[in-house]
Amino acid sequence: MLKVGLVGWRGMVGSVLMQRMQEENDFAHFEPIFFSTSNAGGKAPAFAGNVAPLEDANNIDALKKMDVVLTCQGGDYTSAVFPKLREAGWNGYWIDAASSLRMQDDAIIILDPVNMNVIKDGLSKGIKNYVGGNCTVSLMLMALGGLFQNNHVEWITSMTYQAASGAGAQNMRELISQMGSIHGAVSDLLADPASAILEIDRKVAQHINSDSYPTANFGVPLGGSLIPWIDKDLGNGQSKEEWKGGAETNKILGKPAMGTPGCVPVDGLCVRVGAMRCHSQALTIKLKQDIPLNEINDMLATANDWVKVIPNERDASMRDLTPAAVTGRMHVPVGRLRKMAMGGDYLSAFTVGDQLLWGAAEPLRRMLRILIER
Ligand SMILES: NC(=O)C1=CN([C@@H]2O[C@H](COP(=O)(O)OP(=O)(O)OC[C@H]3O[C@@H](n4cnc5c(N)ncnc54)[C@H](OP(=O)(O)O)[C@@H]3O)[C@@H](O)[C@H]2O)C=CC1
Ligand SMILES: N[C@@H](CC(=O)OP(=O)(O)O)C(=O)O
Repeated sequence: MLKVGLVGWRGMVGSVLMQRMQEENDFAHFEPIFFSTSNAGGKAPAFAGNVAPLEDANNIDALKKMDVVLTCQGGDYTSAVFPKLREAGWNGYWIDAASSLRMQDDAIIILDPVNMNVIKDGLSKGIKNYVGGNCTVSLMLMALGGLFQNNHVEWITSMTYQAASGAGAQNMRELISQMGSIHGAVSDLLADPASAILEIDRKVAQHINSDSYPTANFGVPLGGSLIPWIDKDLGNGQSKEEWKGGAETNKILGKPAMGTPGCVPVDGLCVRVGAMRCHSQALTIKLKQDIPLNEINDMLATANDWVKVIPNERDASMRDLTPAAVTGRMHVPVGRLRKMAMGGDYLSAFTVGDQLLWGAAEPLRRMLRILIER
């Protein structure tokens, strides 16, 4: 059995991964060794069976004994430990949720329902580093896999509505605190059916912009507002989250790099909204040719086992195509499919996905199974 070192298993992404591994009985197929950056020698979690105490996640000698290291600990950990481990001669497989290694030549971005061919090619070439993609990119590709498989996409713009979870656990808590504090600021007026809505609105606006509104993590209000910037400022008008759309999509699909001949241009605007853990995106897709909508629906629906085409109707869209409906679920709905006013080769789409499942934990879990089943 492969010896698998698990790092970052108690964080938010790691906890979702552990939950999925239990649901899929993964622990029966490898020997888990749990690591910690803060509690070496402590008790390992009980769910994986009778396991040894926690190992020190910064101990290169302990990590070197692993066939596979799977980490959800974050980019700082990867940057600090991964080079040392490789320099120490370790030749095992490194599976990672963090973005640090994604664009390196010796790393594959993993999303097997979309790029199993790229993963298999990497394995046969002896590549040892397998990194989960950016959540928004992975969810877009899970939804639109059918159009890419059939090589119908000329370019895409994506306008995103990204959940608080993408910023981390503390940010999710802050969003809830913000919502609660808005309610608290006007609860007396809300309780009075005769109160004036403009008075409520004035008080809410004042509260959101006051020092008593909790913004320590986001820096600005999210509840009752939105944040039209995610990740670093690249200095050219684009955010790093927006850059990932083009860079990672092309790498995942095994296409030429974004900006070079043969790539599929992907660009757009990334926005944080007050959803908890589902990212949504509105897409404009330029097709290479005018394809009938029923053919597009079939192509999308049959591309993988998780995509679900939602009829472009009011009730179905409002019921099935929302963060509230999709949270904690494995399926990735795509809907609002229609040809746009610009012409038959312009397609609109809207998709929603749980960014902690397909957006983070699931591709890692499945990569481990691919290694186990080789
Ligand atoms: N959040 C997201 O949407 C996505 C995140 N990622 C990547 O995954 C990395 C980890 O993200 P995320 O899971 O959100 O990070 P967390 O902050 O939830 O967890 C990271 C680590 O923090 C330590 N920790 C300290 N205090 C606590 C606590 N109270 N509860 C749980 N863990 C604690 C744990 O390490 P220890 O046990 O060693 O103390 C844990 O493994 C990110 O840095 C990013 O690179 C990737 C895709 C999406
Ligand atoms: N940046 C994403 C979450 C994330 O962790 O992305 P990445 O894995 O590319 O750093 C978001 O804020 O929604």
